[in-house]
Amino acid sequence: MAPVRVVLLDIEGTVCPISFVKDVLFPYALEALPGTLKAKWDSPEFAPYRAAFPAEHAGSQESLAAHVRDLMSKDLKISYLKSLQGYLWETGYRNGELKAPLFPDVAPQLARWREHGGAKVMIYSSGSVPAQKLLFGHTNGEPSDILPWLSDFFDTVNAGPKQEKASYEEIAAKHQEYPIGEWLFLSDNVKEVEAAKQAGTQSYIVDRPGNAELSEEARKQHRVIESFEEIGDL
Ligand SMILES: CSCCC(=O)C(=O)COP(=O)(O)O
Ligand SMILES: [Mg+2]
Repeated sequence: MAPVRVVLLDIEGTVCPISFVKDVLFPYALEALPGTLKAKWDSPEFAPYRAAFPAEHAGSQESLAAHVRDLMSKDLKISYLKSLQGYLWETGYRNGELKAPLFPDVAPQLARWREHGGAKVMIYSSGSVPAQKLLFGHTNGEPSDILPWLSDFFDTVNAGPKQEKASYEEIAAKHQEYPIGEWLFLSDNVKEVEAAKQAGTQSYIVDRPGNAELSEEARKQHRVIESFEEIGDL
């Protein structure tokens, strides 16, 4: 097995519980939506978020809000929705209402990998890069801000969809100092793990409390870990 020089991490279901996203972040965004649309609709700050939506849904505050609610009820990972969610969460993270509950092994293991200088840690999530930075900048740990521990951030805009092999090739191509076989991608999603492996990375499934049940087939085909401690020093 090649050494691991980059650990590439999924977020939801891997570093924090799915319930934080579904039961805390999503309701926060839906609650903030109407007031934000009212306050920011014509502002230059909001213009890029609004312009990214399909024109048929961006004509009025009501139609945009209805479209957002519809997409979020289906948990669709569409780039323009994920960008807007990040914008809606910003106030909550900054005023302390939102704090990301990382699984207890996550920050200590990231710190260990950093101390040993063994592996860089990077993020690849369907959540937008700004939303990723808010999350890792406002965790429930000590220190709360672990952004300095992370070397790069990828989402569906700068890398592509997570279930496509080409996205992992694209990410690795941005750090050519690390051969793709020396990347380890960790995710709760079997299809993402399969795409990463097809691209040539190492990849394990992370099985956390609250995640979807894994099939016997997935357990046979892939290494499954329940904690980053199982990876040990790199
Ligand atoms: C970092 S934004 C919050 C999580 C989110 O919206 C999301 O879609 C996470 O998806 P992942 O690819 O990390 O499973
Ligand atoms: Mg995930």
